[in-house]
Amino acid sequence: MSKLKEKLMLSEKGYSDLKKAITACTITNIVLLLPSMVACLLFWELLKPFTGEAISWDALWKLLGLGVVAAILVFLAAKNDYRKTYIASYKEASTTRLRIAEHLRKLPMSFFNTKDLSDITTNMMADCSSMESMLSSTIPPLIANIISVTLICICLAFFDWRMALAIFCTMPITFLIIWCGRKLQLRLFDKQVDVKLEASSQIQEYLEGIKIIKACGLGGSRFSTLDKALQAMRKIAIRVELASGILVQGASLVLQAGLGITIFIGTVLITGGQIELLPLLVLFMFSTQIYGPILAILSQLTSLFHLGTVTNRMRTLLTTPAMEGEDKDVSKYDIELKSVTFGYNQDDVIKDVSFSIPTGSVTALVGPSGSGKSTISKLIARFWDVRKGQISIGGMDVRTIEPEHLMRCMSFVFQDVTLFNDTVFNNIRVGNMNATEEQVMAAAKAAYCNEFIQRLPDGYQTILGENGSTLSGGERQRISIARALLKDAPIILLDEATASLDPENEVLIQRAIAKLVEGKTVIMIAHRLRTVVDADQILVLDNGRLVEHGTHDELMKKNGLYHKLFHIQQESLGWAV
Ligand SMILES: Nc1ncnc2c1ncn2[C@@H]1O[C@H](COP(=O)(O)OP(=O)(O)OP(=O)(O)O)[C@@H](O)[C@H]1O
Repeated sequence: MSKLKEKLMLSEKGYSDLKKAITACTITNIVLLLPSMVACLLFWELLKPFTGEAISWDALWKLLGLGVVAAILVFLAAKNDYRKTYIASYKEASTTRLRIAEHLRKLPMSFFNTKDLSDITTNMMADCSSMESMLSSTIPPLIANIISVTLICICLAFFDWRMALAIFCTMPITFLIIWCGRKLQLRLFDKQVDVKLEASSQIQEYLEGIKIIKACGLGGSRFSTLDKALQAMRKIAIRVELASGILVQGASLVLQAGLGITIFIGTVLITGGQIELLPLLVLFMFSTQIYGPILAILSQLTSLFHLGTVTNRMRTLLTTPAMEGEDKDVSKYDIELKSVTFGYNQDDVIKDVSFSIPTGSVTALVGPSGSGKSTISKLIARFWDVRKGQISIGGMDVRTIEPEHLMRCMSFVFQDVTLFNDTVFNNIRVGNMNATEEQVMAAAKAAYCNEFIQRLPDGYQTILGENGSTLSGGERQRISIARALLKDAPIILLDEATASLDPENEVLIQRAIAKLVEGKTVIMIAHRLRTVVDADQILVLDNGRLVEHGTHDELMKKNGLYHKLFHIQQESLGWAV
């Protein structure tokens, strides 16, 4: 049983609930035998005239009473069984989904680099649902059926071992058939999981790219790719059903051949005078009922074979090591990079970079596209851990600080702002979940959001829709600045937020940023060099290396890459289309 706990990755509560569910199912199965036993006894009583005995009406009334009691017991047992299996399994699946969500939060970004979003969604939804149905409709009934069939087998053996042998003689062959088909089923099921993943990733891509599909007239070709993925899903689903159908039906045929053997042995025994007619008829009646639970075991076993495929993916996710660190509070905010090297894959994109950023200063990261500016800011925030070298904040290696503690001292303003499908108010409060209404409003005003929020249908209570699709680029960025203002973190990471905005929005955002960075340690990634001329230091990156650093004036005098980039941009400012 504890192996099952490990295999299903159950919580302590889930494991104890599973044991209770198995007990409840077993009780239901045993109680369910009562009506059959009453029916057999009734049958026996009604057949008495054929053996020259008289029917006892007293016994018939008693059996009727027993039947009513059996029906009540069946109802109570089934109710208890439902509560213990279904409700407990829904609770456990929801606990597992939360466990996955909680764990995902702690994983390094490198994990998301290698995993498809639809894969993780499948983990959280489909795999947890499969686990839910294993916990409710497969494992407890399977174990309960095994227990009750064994009990019946023992009772029958006491009653007449020869007939018991006849009833169960085909059972080993049926299990052998299911066991031999296991490999084929597993192979098909693994394939089905891959095909389903491919289809869900195609659907996601189709929906996400719907704008581009319309704009570029890609409807036909994209649709046929999606169509192929869905057709593949249909084909494999039919093959999986066909394989398990053939196996279970084949096994069930063999099993029910036992009925013929039972009748044959019964006839032999009665003609040899070795069994009475009434017990024989009752045994015949019982044997027709015993195959039901055995058939249920067969189909539950085939579902159980898939358990590995379902749980292996969940296990991979839940056992991926989280980023570790101590709950240290950062109290000094100077940043230092010592010989830092890093790569997302095998190739290094940051190569032996060293620099330091004093507390309260403004540092600009500049350089050609792909030179590694964003990567450096993400390494400082410990979205990834460095490959070689060290990054420290306030003298502490960031790898020794628990990521959520580290995040408390940093605010981000990125170009791609993520907004949640929630109210504007709650979207701003993301910056500080303990902020009061007044503080949220004050941050919104300081970030020049108040005016456009008041124009929304329900003001601060307007729901923004998925990823704030109803707001303009400038409005989204001002909300992200309001969040950062509310967080009031001592270190600010800015990915040039005004890169693609109209002049009016740009002025508002520059003013909001000016308020945000007052007295803070600021690292800004700048694409337009005229925005960094006042920075305390400018770090120039090229192909992952730090090639120049200094103030604007110093770098202009050096006549190097910065000087060249600055002049190219100045010239382009004069261009007109
Ligand atoms: N998640 C990722 N996985 C793999 N490679 C990545 C990833 N993010 C960035 N890179 C690669 O790392 C290199 C540096 O990228 P980075 O985004 O840091 O450059 P950047 O200077 O900020 O570029 P830009 O100015 O265009 O935003 C690039 O070659 C890029 O293709």
